[in-house]
Amino acid sequence: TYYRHHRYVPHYRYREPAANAENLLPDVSNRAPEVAQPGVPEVFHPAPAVVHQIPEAFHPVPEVVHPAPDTFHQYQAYHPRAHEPFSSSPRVFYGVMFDAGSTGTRIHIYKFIQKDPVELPVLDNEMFHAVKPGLSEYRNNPEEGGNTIRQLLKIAKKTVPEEEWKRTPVVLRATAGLRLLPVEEANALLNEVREVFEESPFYVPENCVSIMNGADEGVLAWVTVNFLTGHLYSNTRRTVGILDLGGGSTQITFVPKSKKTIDTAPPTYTARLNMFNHTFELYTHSYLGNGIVAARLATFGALGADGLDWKVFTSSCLPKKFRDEITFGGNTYKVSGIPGGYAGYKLCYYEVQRVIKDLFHQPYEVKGSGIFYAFSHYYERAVETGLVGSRGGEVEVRDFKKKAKEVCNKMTKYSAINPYLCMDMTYITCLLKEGFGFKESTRLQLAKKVNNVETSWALGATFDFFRNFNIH
Ligand SMILES: O=c1ccn([C@@H]2O[C@H](COP(=O)(O)OP(=O)(O)O)[C@@H](O)[C@H]2O)c(=O)[nH]1
Repeated sequence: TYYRHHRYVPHYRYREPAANAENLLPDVSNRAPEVAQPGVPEVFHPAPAVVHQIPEAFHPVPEVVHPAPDTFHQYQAYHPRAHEPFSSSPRVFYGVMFDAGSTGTRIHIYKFIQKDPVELPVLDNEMFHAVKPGLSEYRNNPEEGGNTIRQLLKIAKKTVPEEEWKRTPVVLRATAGLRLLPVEEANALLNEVREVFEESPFYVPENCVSIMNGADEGVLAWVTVNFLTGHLYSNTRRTVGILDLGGGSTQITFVPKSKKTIDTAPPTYTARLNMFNHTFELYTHSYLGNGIVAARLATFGALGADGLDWKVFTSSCLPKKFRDEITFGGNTYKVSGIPGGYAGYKLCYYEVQRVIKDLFHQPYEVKGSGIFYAFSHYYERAVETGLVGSRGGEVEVRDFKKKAKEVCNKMTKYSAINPYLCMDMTYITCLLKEGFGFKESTRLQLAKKVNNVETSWALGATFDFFRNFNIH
């Protein structure tokens, strides 16, 4: 759990959005992103170096210029005072997005500034806070799960000025954790969240609480990253791919250079979205059950097993004498290394291979010259193993492999940091190479934040809430 609050910076500190929005955005020709150091208490941050200009598609004023389905509802949520005469002072508005993940629940509070009705609003800053465990761990006690949302709403109340509460939408989207639960249990949790929202002073839109589908999860993370890196404004239409590794699922999304990639992909592995008066055609897929925690359990052969009370699942990916209990999806699994047995990279690789085998579609083209932004558990494991510093950085797929070997063969040293490092690094190596089919030389940009904003689907989902991208 960590807590960050970006300093409130008065409006005049911000650069004027220029006619050429590209000038406002960083030069992102694959350089290392500016990511904040996780865990470092943030006291004062300098004003963001860039103003995040919201894509044209969100322009709230000339509604007819950007017609989108369901615009009336969204328009109201986005610009609730549209009927009032426009004052000369900049208008500030907020959006609150909850990410109900399998391993934790997070709140993102975005502050936007609308300078005047004909200019695009800009993303001013984000307040982020996370709690553990995820909602799915409360499958037998939804009320208790609702309390985690209540706790996070307190932060929203502290962050959003009181006069803005009633027009600030609160939205929760759940991912793999709830997707993996029986539908009645997931619904009981979602209903509880809706009730908690209703008793809050915020604007509670229809469809404010739902399970997001995997395709949207990948596409919206792609929107976030390409927005924050400035690629959505680029005339070159060059974009970056994304790799997201959650606890329960993993996503890959990119714009293929070759039409054959789309033509040869299974129909559910492609998506279109409309933004900037432009249709992006994406290759995207979410593999449910291939997030890092679900993959650990699959490596043990523990997923779906019975006799959880007495069985101990073993693996050569763990230090020989290590014993633990893993709680995931409301079940607890006893696991251990192989006492007196073998441990190490090769054996571990054989084990994790079983989790990947035949499950993955390898896109015709994942190689190219493009770069992939990899975040969530890719970033976390890379930092823990010292592959990159906490500010992130660029690595190649082969660096994950090299590090995995080192970690597994020096198990004692690295298990002090995280006893699952050998298993996780080996899984990541296998996922990248044999799952997605990346070359060893594929470049990965590891990041937690870009320009001080979390790299997650949450920002893309907030944009999608305000202006429907019509992802299909
Ligand atoms: O804004 C965010 C959202 C997620 N995460 C991290 O990304 C991982 C995502 O895991 P999650 O439980 O959401 O996975 P899912 O349920 O989507 O598979 C976790 O380690 C989070 O701490 C993060 O750092 N910032």
